[in-house]
Amino acid sequence: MTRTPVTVTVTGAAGQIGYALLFRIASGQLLGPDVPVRLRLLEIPQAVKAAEGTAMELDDCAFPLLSGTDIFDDPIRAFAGANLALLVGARPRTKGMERGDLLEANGGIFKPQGEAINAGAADDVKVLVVGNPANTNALIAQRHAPDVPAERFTAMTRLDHNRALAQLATKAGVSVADIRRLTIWGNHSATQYPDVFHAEIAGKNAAETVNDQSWLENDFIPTVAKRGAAIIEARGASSAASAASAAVDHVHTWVNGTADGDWTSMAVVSDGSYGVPEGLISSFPVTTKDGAWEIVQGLEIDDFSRGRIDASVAELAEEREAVRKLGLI
Ligand SMILES: NC(=O)c1ccc[n+]([C@@H]2O[C@H](COP(=O)([O-])OP(=O)(O)OC[C@H]3O[C@@H](n4cnc5c(N)ncnc54)[C@H](O)[C@@H]3O)[C@@H](O)[C@H]2O)c1
Ligand SMILES: O=C(O)C[C@H](O)C(=O)O
Repeated sequence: MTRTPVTVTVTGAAGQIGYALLFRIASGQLLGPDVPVRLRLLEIPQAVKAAEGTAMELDDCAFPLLSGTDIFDDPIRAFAGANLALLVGARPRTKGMERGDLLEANGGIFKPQGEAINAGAADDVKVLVVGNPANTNALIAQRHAPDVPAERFTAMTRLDHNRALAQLATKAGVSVADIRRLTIWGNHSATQYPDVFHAEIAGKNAAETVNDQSWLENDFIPTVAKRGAAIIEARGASSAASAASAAVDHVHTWVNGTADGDWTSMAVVSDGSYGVPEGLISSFPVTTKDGAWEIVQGLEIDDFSRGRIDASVAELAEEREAVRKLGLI
């Protein structure tokens, strides 16, 4: 292997998502079968031993692409030289908790991590925030990394996107591979808006193909938006393998590009597109190419979609105000 390994820092490495994610990164599914990786894992001191156990298992897999694993309890050291930073570690929502409850607990984690990324990550660092409330945690980290271009901070709505693909495919009796141009708008929360009006099934408009407005409003949208809570209810713990899979998809698409004629959903810093206030980290339809993303422009937004996008964006604005009041940004 002659190529220089890509340094991937993963926080919350001893957690459930970490356990599902690290093996996929090390096996080459994140960046491709010819890209060696070096892992830098960040955990809180009490969980370092568990992370060491996971690192032992990574060794035992003998992954040809894994050039080493280091474990830290100090963000400055963990993010040194990071080309990719996957911010997973946070306190997960438990039964009955809303994301708003998590703002204060998790805000304190993302400020020092943003500062550490600013201090020592590689010049090309790309950041994905998975830990909830993901959009606002990404905003906090981004605001504490003034030397890193704001567009390098993203939050994960790919799990919502994948959930929407699966629900729509089942309803239409098609494969997920037949669906393109689906969009998740707004916050990774129950206010998110999964939009099928611009989506296509086998090249035809998805909403027209399904032709069932009642299903869209009363089944599809709430099922996708509340899927995280449904998983918690069923499993007694928040989604882990599907979240790890979506994180792999998010980074893989960001680095390797979207397919021609398709787009994906990523929460990225708003430039004011579609009336989303500048600076909020909101989910949009995005295309990616050469490691950069662009918000898809020019989509017509009808009143039905407008109301739902606005509601989710309003929640993001409230979260921003809340963390501002807490002095986190
Ligand atoms: N965006 C999404 O689609 C999505 C989906 C599923 C879960 N999540 C979120 O991902 C996060 C992780 O979920 P999980 O199931 O792996 O939780 P978990 O509790 O199993 O693991 C979290 C890990 O983070 C560690 N951690 C806590 N504070 C840390 C810090 N300051 N630095 C480094 N590590 C730290 C903990 O020690 C723990 O090992 C949660 O916030 C969860 O809500 C997001
Ligand atoms: O909903 C949650 O709190 C967990 C996670 O964000 C999910 O969407 O599964």
